[in-house]
Amino acid sequence: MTQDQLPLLECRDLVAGYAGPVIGPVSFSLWAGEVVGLYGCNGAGKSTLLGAITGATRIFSGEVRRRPDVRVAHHRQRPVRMGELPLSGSELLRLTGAPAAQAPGFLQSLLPVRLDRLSGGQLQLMQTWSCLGSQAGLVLLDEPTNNLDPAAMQALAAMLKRDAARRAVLLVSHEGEFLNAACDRVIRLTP
Ligand SMILES: Nc1ncnc2c1ncn2[C@@H]1O[C@H](COP(=O)(O)OP(=O)(O)OP(=O)(O)O)[C@@H](O)[C@H]1O
Repeated sequence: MTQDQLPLLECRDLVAGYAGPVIGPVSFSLWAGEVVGLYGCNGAGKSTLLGAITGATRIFSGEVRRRPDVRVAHHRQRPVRMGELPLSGSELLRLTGAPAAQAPGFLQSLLPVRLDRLSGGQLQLMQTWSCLGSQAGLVLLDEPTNNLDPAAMQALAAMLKRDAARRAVLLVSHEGEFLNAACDRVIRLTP
């Protein structure tokens, strides 16, 4: 079997958490080209699941298998606000390898601006593009719809479609309508 015939990510009977289990058992696979939503109430364990995929939360049983050649980009729910670091949008994109020239139009005028001077929604979209535009084959987005107005939500949906065939995206959101419209399928997590 070649690498291309394997899923980018497979979670099998995964039970994960902190001092004790918080989620699971959960089983699913992600294939290249897919955008998969992760939906559930506050505290259901969506961020914990993303953490288990990146190794940040503890796995009690079951397994997470990432295809060995696949790089992961993880946009966390509470990303570090780089206030003291005078980094511009272009510099952030250079760091993650996301091409500034291909950044969506609405981000172009914001590229020279320091990240800590962007609005909440502008920063959210810049950071989301820094993941989606990078070479990562597996992109984990924790609530990228936070702070976005309807036009920005549309922009996010367009970003997810761009170059979609080369990667898989696992996207947490409380916006059920957005998930249904923008995702190939939605995994529902219950506490
Ligand atoms: N660092 C931590 N240590 C211990 N328990 C934690 C930690 N982070 C989260 N939890 C607990 O794990 C459970 C799941 O939290 P998690 O953040 O994964 O939920 P979520 O589905 O992402 O919620 P939300 O929609 O509110 O962001 C909660 O009960 C929470 O209190």
